[in-house]
Amino acid sequence: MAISTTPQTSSRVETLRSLIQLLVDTSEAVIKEWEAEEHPEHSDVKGSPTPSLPSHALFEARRIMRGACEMCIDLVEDPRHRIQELAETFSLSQAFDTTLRAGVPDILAETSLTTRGVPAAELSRRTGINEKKLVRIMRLLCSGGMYEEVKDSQFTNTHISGVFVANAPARAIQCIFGTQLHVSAIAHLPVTLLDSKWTNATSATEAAFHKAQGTNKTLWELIDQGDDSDANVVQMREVFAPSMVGQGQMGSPALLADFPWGSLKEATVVDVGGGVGSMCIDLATIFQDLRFVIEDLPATIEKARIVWSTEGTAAIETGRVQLLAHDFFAEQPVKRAEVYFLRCVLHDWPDDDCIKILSRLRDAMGPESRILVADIIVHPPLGSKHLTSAPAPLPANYGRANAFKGMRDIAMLSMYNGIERTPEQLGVIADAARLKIEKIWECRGPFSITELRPL
Ligand SMILES: C[S@@+](CC[C@H](N)C(=O)[O-])C[C@H]1O[C@@H](n2cnc3c(N)ncnc32)[C@H](O)[C@@H]1O
Repeated sequence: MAISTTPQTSSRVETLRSLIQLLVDTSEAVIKEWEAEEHPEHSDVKGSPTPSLPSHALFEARRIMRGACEMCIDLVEDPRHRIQELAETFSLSQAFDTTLRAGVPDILAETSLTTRGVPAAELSRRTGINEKKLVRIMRLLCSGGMYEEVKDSQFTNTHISGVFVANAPARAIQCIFGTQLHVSAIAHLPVTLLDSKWTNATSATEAAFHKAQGTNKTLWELIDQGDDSDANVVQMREVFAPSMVGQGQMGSPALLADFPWGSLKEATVVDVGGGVGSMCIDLATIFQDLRFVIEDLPATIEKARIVWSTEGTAAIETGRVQLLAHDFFAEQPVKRAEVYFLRCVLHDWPDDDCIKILSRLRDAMGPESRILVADIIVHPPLGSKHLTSAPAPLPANYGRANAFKGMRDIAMLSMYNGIERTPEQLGVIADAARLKIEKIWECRGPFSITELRPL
């Protein structure tokens, strides 16, 4: 028989009332922001420096609202229905992946200009997906807010699917999580964690990905030197670099606005494991005095040359941007740079490897050098002294507003035995590499910047 863990009625009532009050208060803050956006000339609300970024007040109101809405649902919903829905969200992500690959957002955007909604028959003709099956997929996604059914079996984009219209980089980062290599790694997580040998493995070559693929190579080794006859490897090699441009656009515009890059003046930023340098493209455009060295494995640097030949030929010709094939486990060739920047790098690696990567940078640092780590910072439910806490009765980490961070953490675990770290976990690896956390620059999004200085 199931044990009842339902809280006391008086405590539930109090929690529900407090949550509703939070929703009332934050909706007023959101309305004020919307009105300010409409009439910027009459507003005392300070706008955002980057158009795609919310103001600080709107960002805060959104995350409180999201946490409070979901906590209300948890409180009032039948738990048997709630758990089934949560446990089966995999169907939602696969359904969305199907429509992205089929180009549904672009088709809806083209055709909805003239008609109100695209009939399923037309969508089926354009995508090649069986009409009746497509209607079921679209209806599930309508329940998730991704599309809208405006007439019987006629669909339009919403502002959510609208993000993907004519936006190849955004599609690329979403599609990465639907590739065979990713999906099979996550699907193998239960058998990996329940296997008495694999569960204790900490190496970057003994994760669920390796159990699924039967390989002892990291994804990076496969991308850099893997078998050209393996279609899954070839697909990943093609899509990974553009996906990182998409990751920048989707997850981290705040990294540009919420760290004082301008104060660095003519500093050299070494983008370690920088991919094609998508962060540097944005930084170089906004902060004209900064100089850049983008380092990555040879195959990725070759891709970077192609990207920079269209994005920044002049910067390459003048030497303001240098592209360098470099293995970050080897001695760092650029000494005493003002900034060593790592975006979405440490989360790919277990602690021992991160300590090696950071130690190579520590050896190269001068007295004015700093390391900036741009990764998702996991906020523990009981809070962290480094991070802003949510108002009660939300847990300190804003509850479900932070769920995405945990999902990415599990993706990193499945692929690499990697980890999205809490500030405290980052502090441990920093200490082992003779570094300390100077400051966490909390940014308006899932990613933040942690500044490390020599101990
Ligand atoms: C998740 S991507 C992040 C790319 C980039 N920092 C960004 O945010 O767009 C991780 C990068 O680390 C690079 N990488 C993996 N192993 C490496 C190594 N041993 N030395 C240098 N780069 C490496 C990969 O090629 C990949 O470009």
